Amino acid sequence: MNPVLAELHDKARAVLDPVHHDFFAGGAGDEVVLAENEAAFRRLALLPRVLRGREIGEDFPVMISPTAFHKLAHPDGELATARALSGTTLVSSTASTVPIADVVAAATGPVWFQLYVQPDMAVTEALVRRAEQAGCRALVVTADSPVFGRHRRDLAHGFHDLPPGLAAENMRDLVEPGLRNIAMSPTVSWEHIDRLREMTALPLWVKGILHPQDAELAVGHGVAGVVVSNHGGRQLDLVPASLDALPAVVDAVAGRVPVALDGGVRSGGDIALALALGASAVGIGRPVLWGLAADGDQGVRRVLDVLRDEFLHVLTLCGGELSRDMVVKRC
Ligand SMILES: Cc1cc2nc3c(=O)[nH]c(=O)nc-3n(C[C@H](O)[C@H](O)[C@H](O)COP(=O)(O)O)c2cc1C
Ligand SMILES: CC(C)CC(=O)C(=O)O
Repeated sequence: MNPVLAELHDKARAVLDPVHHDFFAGGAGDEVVLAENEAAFRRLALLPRVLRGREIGEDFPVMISPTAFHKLAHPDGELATARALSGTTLVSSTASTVPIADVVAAATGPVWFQLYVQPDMAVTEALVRRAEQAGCRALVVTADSPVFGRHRRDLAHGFHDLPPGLAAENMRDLVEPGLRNIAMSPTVSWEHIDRLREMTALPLWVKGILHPQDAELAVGHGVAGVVVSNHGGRQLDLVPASLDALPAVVDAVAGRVPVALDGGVRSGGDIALALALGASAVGIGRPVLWGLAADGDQGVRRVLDVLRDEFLHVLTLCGGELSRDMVVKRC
């Protein structure tokens, strides 16, 4: 892990209410997948190419993954995260504690809207219109959550509601006045993806793909991209690390749409490994929350800056290009 990220996590742990720290840090079940997401990177090594004789560009293929309830981390919540982007894309959660229009207005980079499809499609449509009107550039439908994950840390703390004064603001006054809970439903299907495609001209990504056949289905249903993700180990605690699931999805998609990855990315080297295995970009979840809790927008900026600097350094050391033949297992 990049030491700056470790330092920001230490600072966040010191300032956060322990219940909120554990909400952010925790995973589902025994937290096997939570640990595996990071461990998978340590099992791989990069074989750099040398003497390639070229300068590298400044492209930084990183997005901020959608995470809920930023006001639990910092009073400015998602506004602080949005201010820190300087060109990086923020995927803003349905469960944002700031309305999406305000997030976009504060943003210094593109904002995409993460959508939990609501079984009442009138409510889903109202969310989509809200995201469109706010100026979001894409929708990211989270597909790995037919039901809420069971997080033992939250159950042990009895944490199931936001404190008074905080709410999932995007869920306010949809269809009818008042605040709705976010529903998760196993009835959500590819048919909903088709309906969303008819409903909006925004590019539609699907997040939470692990099985190559689902990647194939996603392409068949006309998505603009897929995100290989296990929700940071917060849903099914039986799945592979995101990184280990990536190559088969990349093969199934075969270049037809971009394949992003999130889960366990904690250094510039991790970004390079994911790209070498075929990811077009990576998403960062918890480290952004640690930066936000530690130091608001400055902390988030620091996370992005150290990852950018480290990634470009690793890329230069690798000869400026990354490909699957450069990845080997550590013995
Ligand atoms: C506290 C927390 C809240 C999250 N909330 C959402 C969410 O609202 N929507 C979603 O699609 N994913 C959510 N995720 C999953 C992240 O988008 C992402 O997949 C994951 O955090 C990536 O792993 P990382 O934290 O190891 O970088 C959440 C993750 C965390 C840690
Ligand atoms: C509101 C929650 C369901 C957000 C989430 O996806 C998570 O905590 O992992």
